[in-house]
Amino acid sequence: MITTQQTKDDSSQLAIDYVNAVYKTVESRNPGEPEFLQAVKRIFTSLLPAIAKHPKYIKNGILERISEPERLITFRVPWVDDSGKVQVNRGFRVQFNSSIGPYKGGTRFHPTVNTSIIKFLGFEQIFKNALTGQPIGGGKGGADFNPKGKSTNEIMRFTQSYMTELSNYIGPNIDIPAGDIGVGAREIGFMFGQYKRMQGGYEAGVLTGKGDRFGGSLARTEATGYGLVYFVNEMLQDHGFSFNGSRVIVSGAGNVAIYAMEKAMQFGAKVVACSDSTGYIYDEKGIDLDTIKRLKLDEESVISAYAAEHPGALFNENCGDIWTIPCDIALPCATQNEIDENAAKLLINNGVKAIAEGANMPSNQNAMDLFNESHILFGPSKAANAGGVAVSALEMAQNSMRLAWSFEKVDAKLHEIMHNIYRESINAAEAYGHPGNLVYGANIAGFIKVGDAMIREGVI
Ligand SMILES: NC(=O)C1=CN([C@@H]2O[C@H](COP(=O)(O)OP(=O)(O)OC[C@H]3O[C@@H](n4cnc5c(N)ncnc54)[C@H](O)[C@@H]3O)[C@@H](O)[C@H]2O)C=CC1
Ligand SMILES: O=C(O)CCC(=O)C(=O)O
Repeated sequence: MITTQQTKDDSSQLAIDYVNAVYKTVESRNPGEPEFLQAVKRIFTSLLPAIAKHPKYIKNGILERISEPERLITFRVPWVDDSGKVQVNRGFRVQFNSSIGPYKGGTRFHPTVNTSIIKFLGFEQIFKNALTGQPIGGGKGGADFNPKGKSTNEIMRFTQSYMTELSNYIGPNIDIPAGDIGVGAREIGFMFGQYKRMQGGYEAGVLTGKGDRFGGSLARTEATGYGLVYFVNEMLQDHGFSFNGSRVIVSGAGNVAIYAMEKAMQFGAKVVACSDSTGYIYDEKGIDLDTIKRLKLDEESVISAYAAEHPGALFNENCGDIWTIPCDIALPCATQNEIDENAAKLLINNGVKAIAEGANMPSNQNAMDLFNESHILFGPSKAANAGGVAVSALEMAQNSMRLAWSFEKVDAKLHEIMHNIYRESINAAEAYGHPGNLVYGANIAGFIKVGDAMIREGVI
């Protein structure tokens, strides 16, 4: 049951009844999908003020439609491992909402991938993409394939098989996948090559995150992490704080985490800890990012190797304990639900000032409630990590024009987009009765763009 602490007038009671009824249907229609239901509940709850103010969303069945994917594709991905044995994985693509543009969203290769994970990510992507101000709808895909320990040839064969089936459903004006956990420039390159081979020609606009030699945008690799720090900088400046001289903790050591650390350091912060799925490292002198980049980007090594090279740095094999370390700013950049109630309490008790989500939905609901009650500055993922998809849309624009912009030009546009997302979210939070609450603000600002487009496009 979705509840609100606001005083209830007739329109807010109508909104509560509507949201509860739709949520009940979503729950019964999607059993065994906890992450998807978590994302829907969170977004529906924060949309109550907008639904109360604009009953058109009730009449037009917007919540019923927006929570049901336009299309969900699952498929067999057979491939041959290095020993000659045939392996089979399950591939997914959810084409969630195309009301403001073609489906757009990343691809995750991880053993935990299932329908619930893909749908939660695709659902979030609808609102995130709308917030960027660019014409992109929401989608997401992936497979329950574990890239860890696989050879490059195995990864290529798996990725080619994945694209062989996926190619039936995507295209530069239909659905444009990109990377996510376990899918970086190498995997996007293999996908791109296989798509080209199957379509009989070069089609730059079908994927983003490509190498810069074949249609990729400069600064896409850095975009999610840099964008996160640009967003946090806006939050901090609004409240008289800054990165300069602050202590920062970043979970993860992948694409998002590495470039979040890089930009935070450029802004004068000291990053004292980061992690991977095997544990975390704590270096009171400040993390040496060159070592992390070499270990994670070049050598595919585990994070404990950092401590072996840096006397004075500590390694702890429980990655979740990273939040025990006192910090001013926490940037969870690993995976969903990595901050629970206990981690949130530790962060608050240790004096954290700001938390912003580089990963998708890394804080669970109890953690978010605690941050809210404690008035900690909180940047929710769909606003704070939108820089990656925003630069993907800039890559699509460059591909359409057959142009390649400089790093500085793309980075400046990213900076401006993150500023706009922050302002739009803050303004919506204020306008809908939750001043300063970026969860309400981001969800409402994204929803209104998509909901209004859905109304204008008719009942489809
Ligand atoms: N790559 C992108 O452009 C975007 C990624 N995201 C989100 O950011 C998060 C990270 O994605 P990427 O950096 O792209 O993936 P990645 O595969 O490059 O890196 C993920 C990192 O997290 C670590 N990790 C996984 N589970 C962990 C755990 N429980 N505790 C600590 N570390 C753990 C892995 O070892 C790895 O270092 C995901 O939630 C993803 O959905 C969001 C927006 C865009
Ligand atoms: O660049 C993209 O299309 C996808 C980025 C992504 O997967 C995300 O924002 O979570």
